[in-house]
Amino acid sequence: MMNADDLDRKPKPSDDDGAPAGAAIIVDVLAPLALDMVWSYLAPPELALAAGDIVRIPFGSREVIGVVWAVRSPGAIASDRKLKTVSGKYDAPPLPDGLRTLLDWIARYTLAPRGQVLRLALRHPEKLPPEAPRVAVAATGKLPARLTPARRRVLAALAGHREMSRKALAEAAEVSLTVINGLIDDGCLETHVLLDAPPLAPDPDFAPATLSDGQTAAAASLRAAVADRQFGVTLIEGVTGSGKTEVYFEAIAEALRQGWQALVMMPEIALTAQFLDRFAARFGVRPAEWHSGVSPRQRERIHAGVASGDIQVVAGARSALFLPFSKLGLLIVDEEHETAYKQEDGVHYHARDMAVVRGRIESCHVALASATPSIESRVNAMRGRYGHLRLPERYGQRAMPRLSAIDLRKQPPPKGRWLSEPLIEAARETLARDEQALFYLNRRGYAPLTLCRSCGHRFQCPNCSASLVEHRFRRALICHHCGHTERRPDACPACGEVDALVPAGPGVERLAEEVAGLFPGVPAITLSSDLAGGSERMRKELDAVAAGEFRIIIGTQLVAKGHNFPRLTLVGVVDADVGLATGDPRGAERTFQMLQQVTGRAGRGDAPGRAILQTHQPDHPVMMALLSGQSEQFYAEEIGAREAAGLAPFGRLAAVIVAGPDRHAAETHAQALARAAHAMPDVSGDIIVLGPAEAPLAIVRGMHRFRLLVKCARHTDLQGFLRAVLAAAPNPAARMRVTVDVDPQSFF
Ligand SMILES: Nc1ncnc2c1ncn2[C@@H]1O[C@H](COP(=O)(O)OP(=O)(O)OP(=O)(O)O)[C@@H](O)[C@H]1O
Ligand SMILES: [Zn+2]
Repeated sequence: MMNADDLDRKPKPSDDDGAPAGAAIIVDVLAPLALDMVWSYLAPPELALAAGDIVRIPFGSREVIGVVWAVRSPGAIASDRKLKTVSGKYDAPPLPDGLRTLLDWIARYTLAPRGQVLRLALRHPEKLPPEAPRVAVAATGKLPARLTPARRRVLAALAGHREMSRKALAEAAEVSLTVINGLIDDGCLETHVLLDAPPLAPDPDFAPATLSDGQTAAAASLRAAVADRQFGVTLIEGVTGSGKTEVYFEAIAEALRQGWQALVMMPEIALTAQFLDRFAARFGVRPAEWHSGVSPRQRERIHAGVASGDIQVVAGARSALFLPFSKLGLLIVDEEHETAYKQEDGVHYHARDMAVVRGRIESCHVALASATPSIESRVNAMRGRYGHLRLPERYGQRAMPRLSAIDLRKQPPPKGRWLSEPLIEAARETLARDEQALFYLNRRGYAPLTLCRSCGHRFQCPNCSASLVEHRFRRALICHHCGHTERRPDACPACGEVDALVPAGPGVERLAEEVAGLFPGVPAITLSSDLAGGSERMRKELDAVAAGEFRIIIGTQLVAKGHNFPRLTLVGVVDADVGLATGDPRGAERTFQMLQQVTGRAGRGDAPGRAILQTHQPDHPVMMALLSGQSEQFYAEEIGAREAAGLAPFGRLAAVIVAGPDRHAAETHAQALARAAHAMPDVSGDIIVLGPAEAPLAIVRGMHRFRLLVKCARHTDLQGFLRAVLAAAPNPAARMRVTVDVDPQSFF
């Protein structure tokens, strides 16, 4: 939480009643520090500062970057001579009004300090060295005196081009830059600086798809909503493979025709690869791509292009929501139910919900797409707050996959193995037909637990209350919470017994071993976020899978959703029960969504697909709903249960998490917060404070954690209550952290 230690030595926080009598304009600047307030500075008139400008300000003994949040009544004159002066303005696109409003909104909603929220949107322009000019070369017409084969290739590669960058030419001619430089020295090539051409514009009429009747109707309704240029939200609910993407492409086309920008948000980078190609096939060029893997230089270009309007469509991860769009006319949140949209550290915000907020601020339409909508969006659609477009069938007469279950109680795999006989048989049949099979297991590594056979010792993370996961490829034991890594020893550290350590339970690496034994010689690939080589490599492998290069895919949730693998006809879910027994109130919803998504990868091409769930609880409502295809019933029951329990979206929930290096101190502080909460005059009488309780993940990174839950009705001012409680409670001791998580997704 906010730490107001030595504020006195820093500039004076602004208040709005300041008025005339001096020389310069006063601006209020927000700095990306974990503080809530803006600071007043004098602005030299020659800087001509406007709200949103990015500036340098003296702050304490240093200089920091900041954003002009407000310019005091134009022409207002400084009375306070003690104000410091803005040191300079960056040559970077300003933060537009809509974006600043969004950041203020998020700070109020999440209770995160405004300066911390600002970090989501602020780039540091000063960090990049000036860009080296790229050199283009063109032929002069003069032939070299000595025409080597390499030089001949260069001239041939250049033929038909007015100019090329040196690098591109070297690559095309398969020569080193030295060869090209030699030709320049000899006067056979001339050089000039290659100018950055504006990015090519996507063409709304480049190659429209022929839509099915259902898609046509949905697209028409969405296009009308976009053209309306009013805030509104539509939930596009279509079964896996129904062609939701094609439908929202038409909405993007409409935005483009109107001259507006569109943002498509995706939960994972791995998903964007195929999307970019599909987009290019439809609109002629790729959209700009935004995620953590984009280079700083490219980020700078996208920032500038989005601000100027030169870039019209961006596809990106949740952080793309904070780009300085100048004329945003459409927001799309694909796979809107995904948990990856919730940021769980720093500012705890949900990117889908904040996309809806940005849509309201920008007065534009927001489309949420999913085969398995979140309960929240489903309820909003049912109540008429959101439009609801449904695509109940797959595109092109393709059938939904046939689902069946294997009861692991009756047909367990042999000890130490994870695939039961009927699933192995199904895979054999699939391979015999030259089709692909996917084994899905959402566990990275080799084994989730390592035990000593002799004394029962378990390998625990020294910093977290979690077991170390064995990663055999990396020859290490790794904590999935803090990243702590240690070598797997030969002897048990507790009893000293040698060669007594055994893996317990499966991870994808171990499953891969079993698969290799069962299907020797069949090309198989294991895909999880551990894949060396990062997102580039992941793209290549996913493309290879789509092209049919591998026959068996072993994968975590990374391959479970969004992808189109035309030859994949069998999905085997190795452990369908994983998410059900965790005590997570959203466990049923998550399991339902995940299983629906992963089984939805089967049969998307010409051949029909099937999916097999290995489960110990074939009678569980989630399994029954999946197997019978009765998702309506599942939603009805889950919504009923949420309503009865007063959970979102019927009630509001916030978690307050106290974490500290000392268990007793953390607990004591959590109790003090609970006392402060109980002592509040409870405005609406419906606020319930639960806890504190030790968090299920009691220790993370050496911090002991306690949780409080605050529950109230939908229209109660939950944030106001929380703010009052935090203000009334004693200040947390040094190194203790109090985190507020409004609308928590995770309860660990
Ligand atoms: N109108 C169309 N014309 C041609 N192909 C189409 C059309 N609609 C959908 N398809 C094809 O059908 C497949 C599924 O479409 P898409 O990926 O858009 O489905 P989706 O609803 O997003 O599925 P999921 O929820 O599983 O991601 C894709 O290969 C897509 O190219
Ligand atoms: Zn750990």
